[in-house]
Amino acid sequence: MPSLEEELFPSTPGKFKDKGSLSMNRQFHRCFASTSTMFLWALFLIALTASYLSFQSFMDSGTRYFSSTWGGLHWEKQVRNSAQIHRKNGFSVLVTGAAGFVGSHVSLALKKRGDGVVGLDNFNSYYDPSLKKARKSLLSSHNILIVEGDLNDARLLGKLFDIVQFTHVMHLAAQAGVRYAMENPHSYVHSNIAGLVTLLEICKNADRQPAIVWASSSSVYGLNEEVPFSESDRTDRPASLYAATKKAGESITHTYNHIYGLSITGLRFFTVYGPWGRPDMAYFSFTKSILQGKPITIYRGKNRVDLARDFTYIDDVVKGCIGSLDTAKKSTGSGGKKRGPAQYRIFNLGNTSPVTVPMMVGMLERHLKVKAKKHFVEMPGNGDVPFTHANISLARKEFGYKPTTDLQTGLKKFVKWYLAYYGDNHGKL
Ligand SMILES: O=C(O)[C@H]1O[C@H](OP(=O)(O)OP(=O)(O)OC[C@H]2O[C@@H](n3ccc(=O)[nH]c3=O)[C@H](O)[C@@H]2O)[C@H](O)[C@@H](O)[C@H]1O
Repeated sequence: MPSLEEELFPSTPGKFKDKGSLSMNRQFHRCFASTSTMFLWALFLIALTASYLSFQSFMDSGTRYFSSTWGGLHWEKQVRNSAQIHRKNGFSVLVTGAAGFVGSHVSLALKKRGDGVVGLDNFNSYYDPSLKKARKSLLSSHNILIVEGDLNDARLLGKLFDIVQFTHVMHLAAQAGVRYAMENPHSYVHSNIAGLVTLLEICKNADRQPAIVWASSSSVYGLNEEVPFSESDRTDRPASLYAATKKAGESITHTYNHIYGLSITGLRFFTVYGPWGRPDMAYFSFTKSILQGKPITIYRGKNRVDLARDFTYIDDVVKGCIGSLDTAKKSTGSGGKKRGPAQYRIFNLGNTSPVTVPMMVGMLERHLKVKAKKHFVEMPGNGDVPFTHANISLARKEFGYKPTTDLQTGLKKFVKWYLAYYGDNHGKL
């Protein structure tokens, strides 16, 4: 039987009629033989590379499958336990972003009053994931499970809705941060737009659609100059991509409300701060730098005007979130079909008393008993707005929202937590 090489390059001398050309033929043949060897080697290498690549992809999917943090009977039981309701007419709430700052606080508050809570978080590395893991441990000690997974994972979301009939979704997962949007714009689209749509698709298809309360942002007011900011003010001039994705979220949720009957409440948070906060935010990163003796950069507006924020303490925001859940009406649709008009609301959750950034730094200096090395620079064109100031009368009227913690008091609580959490380490880790 001819070898493969022979089949490809027949070497039967009889095929060459001219005997005189025998030596030339041999050279030719040698040349062909070496070309064919090279060709075969090339084929062999291509085959080897192809099998290596398919093996790699098999291993990757295998690893993903085996290291998957969700699935299985034990996991389903954990989800059910976490969603267990322990009060009359209580809720079962899916909290997205549960390992985040606001998400962890809201989850604890709901659990403490007897609601069932299942958390979802992708534990991304936008800021130190060890802080998110620490929040997860805290929640776990209160029997709250945080499932590790991304909002865009429709299979996972579908599975959670198969296991639990959620009455509410508290959607707090997002790519946060105003200025980071210039560095990583796509992460905002991934979480704040694509992730939101994935979640809404699952919610609208549920047989009993949950009511949805979700985090919008004060940043949607953008270049608005009406003071204080009211929900009816213009929000069509965002100053950052972050703001634009939150504004898009308000439009997207409106669509799902209109077409599918989902009950929607959007909350415009105003620079929320406090214990277990976000290390990327100014009050937090300033604290770390001040303790480490490093300079801090304070932005200033045109003509050296100080920037100001309506800093809102976490406990007040949590009350606002819970008030929103408690007053949310049921969604009207089921299985992707609307059965009647559903509630659509938007509320400011601010503090109604803006404080300038240098004043905030002065408060930190007093609490930390350390002088900051301040470096003032003109506000770069990075998406920041000069000031925020919430009109909260709508939320007050609807569910009695009334913030009670001023910045001085709230920062004191934050500093106490910070020093206890990081100890002498001052957040160097
Ligand atoms: O309300 C919101 O919807 C948003 O609030 C928050 O954004 P901001 O109000 O911009 O908070 P934050 O970054 O703490 O900067 C505070 C002030 O410090 C100034 N600032 C900041 C950094 C710095 O190095 N120097 C400085 O002066 C800065 O110019 C600003 O004046 C959330 O991060 C955001 O996710 C979103 O939820």
